Amino acid sequence: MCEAFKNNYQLCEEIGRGKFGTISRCFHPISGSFFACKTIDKRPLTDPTDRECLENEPKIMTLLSPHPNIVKILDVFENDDSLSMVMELCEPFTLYDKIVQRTFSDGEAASLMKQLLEALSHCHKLGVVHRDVKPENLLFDGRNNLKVADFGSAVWLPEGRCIGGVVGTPYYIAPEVLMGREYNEKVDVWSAGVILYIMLAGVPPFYGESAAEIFEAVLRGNLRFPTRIFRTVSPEAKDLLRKMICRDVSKRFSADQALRHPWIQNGGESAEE
Ligand SMILES: Nc1ncnc2c1ncn2[C@@H]1O[C@H](COP(=O)(O)OP(=O)(O)OP(=O)(O)O)[C@@H](O)[C@H]1O
Repeated sequence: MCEAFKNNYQLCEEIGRGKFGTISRCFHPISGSFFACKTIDKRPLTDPTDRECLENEPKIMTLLSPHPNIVKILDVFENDDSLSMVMELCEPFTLYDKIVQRTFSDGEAASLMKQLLEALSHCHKLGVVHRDVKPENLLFDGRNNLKVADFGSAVWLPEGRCIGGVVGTPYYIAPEVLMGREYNEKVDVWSAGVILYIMLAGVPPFYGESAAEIFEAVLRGNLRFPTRIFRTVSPEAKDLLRKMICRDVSKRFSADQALRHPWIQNGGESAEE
């Protein structure tokens, strides 16, 4: 941990752990406020791609801050051994904790999806692709506002450019990523569509017992709305799902198009209601 960090903050208890980082609560005596601090030990990271992601995360978060639906970064401290990012402190649960408990009404799902799409639209306008949009990376502040976190896999793509490389999490990964093709920011819209499906149905659209089976299901890409599960879901919600979880990237909605969809605009209410 850098001396400069210790001069400004007091490290408190651990609140989360990821592949590379440890997230702790920290106290800033000057402001009397608590923040979250993600600390990454750089020493075991010998792979150049891992190193690059590590360097990118604070840069990308700084580029995106401030946005009401993206975790704000406030300070970065770095030395040869470690990197520490001080961020706004979110609640101790993620969207994952909520979706394993229950399904969401159209209204609740539309409100959360709108916030996620606002964040993605902001990222995509600035050329940032998150590449790991999943419920575990969606946090909440004390007012229940959704906050996109973990830009550890994000990349900056100049306008109109594509990128390669398999990055993402099985249930949420877009088929073009799995096929090893070049891809663009629309991979985030696919993942957001999968999240919307799970919020409404309580089950993922592409299921398998192992990562390999999930990948096969994603590649087959048969989007189904079983009547038993989707009985209570509006046709407008299904229409948006088809446009977000669309295999043809050129036809798949952008985050902005999804934001303009009537289901999002009407807060999950059907037009005739
Ligand atoms: N700003 C924050 N406020 C509160 N909790 C947080 C914050 N950031 C992260 N966490 C907690 O720490 C966990 C891990 O954070 P994060 O996903 O950023 O770490 P990571 O090392 O990048 O993980 P991954 O293995 O997914 O790449 C989150 O799921 C969350 O529970």
